Amino acid sequence: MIQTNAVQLHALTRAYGMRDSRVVALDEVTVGFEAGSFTAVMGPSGSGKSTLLHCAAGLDRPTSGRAVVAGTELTGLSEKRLTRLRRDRIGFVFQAFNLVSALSAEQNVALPLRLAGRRPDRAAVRAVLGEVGLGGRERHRPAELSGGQQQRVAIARALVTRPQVLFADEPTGALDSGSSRTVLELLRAFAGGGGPGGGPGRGAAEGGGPPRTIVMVTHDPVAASYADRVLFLSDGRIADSLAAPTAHEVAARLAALETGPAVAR
Ligand SMILES: Nc1ncnc2c1ncn2[C@@H]1O[C@H](COP(=O)(O)OP(=O)(O)OP(=O)(O)O)[C@@H](O)[C@H]1O
Repeated sequence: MIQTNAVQLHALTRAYGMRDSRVVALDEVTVGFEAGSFTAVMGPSGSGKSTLLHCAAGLDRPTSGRAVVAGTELTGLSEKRLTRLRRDRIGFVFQAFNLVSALSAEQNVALPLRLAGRRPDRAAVRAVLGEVGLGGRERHRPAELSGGQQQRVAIARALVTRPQVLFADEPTGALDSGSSRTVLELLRAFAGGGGPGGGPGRGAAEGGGPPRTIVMVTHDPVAASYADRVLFLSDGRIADSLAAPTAHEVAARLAALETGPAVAR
């Protein structure tokens, strides 16, 4: 049902290039992401994962179709309104952390509030850093932190505005397995009604409001197993989905997609 979905894509299509060089990266994808859910998006290289994430998050505009995020239709929004929506309602976590190297952890986390013209509440910023296990590291700069710690700063920065939806693009792609586990557990705790071991209202952004929803692109079946559901893309379309995934099942479905068409399975 549309009203329970934090993100709803309707026949979303994104094509690049013209005529002979035209590539349909996303081909009429219709899918909903339920409020409070944690979904992993997987698929072979070039299947359209990043394109889906970028169009759903308002970082890219679809060629046709519609994306509705946190009750707001993105299609037709001006750049200004899109920027405001991204800033106020959406959080982002990227593989490369994207922290500002000259700023401390605390200053990085406060940045979205400053950009929104709000005066950061120091105690609140420190509380979010504490939630991601970085209490005592507030004054460290990114270069003085490990990769896993930097990604936790990036998660704190994404959560400080209490977004309804968090989009994560390969958040553990640059991390070792131990740091990945910590980051994935944080994400799962953030999602309202997350997967096994997770739970509603336990995340850094605790404090009421609508359930928090995560859409995460990953290549890693272990990372995907932290989600409630895995969507598999192939050639720009949703080819498969798996609820309550295990890493083993995810790897098997992915291998089937990478080796041949769905009918061959
Ligand atoms: N800016 C662009 N111009 C032209 N083609 C593009 C552009 N961005 C993506 N594509 C094409 O769209 C298709 C989907 O790309 P996308 O990056 O969404 O795939 P992906 O599943 O995220 O891949 P990967 O796992 O390798 O990151 C690919 O065929 C890609 O070459």
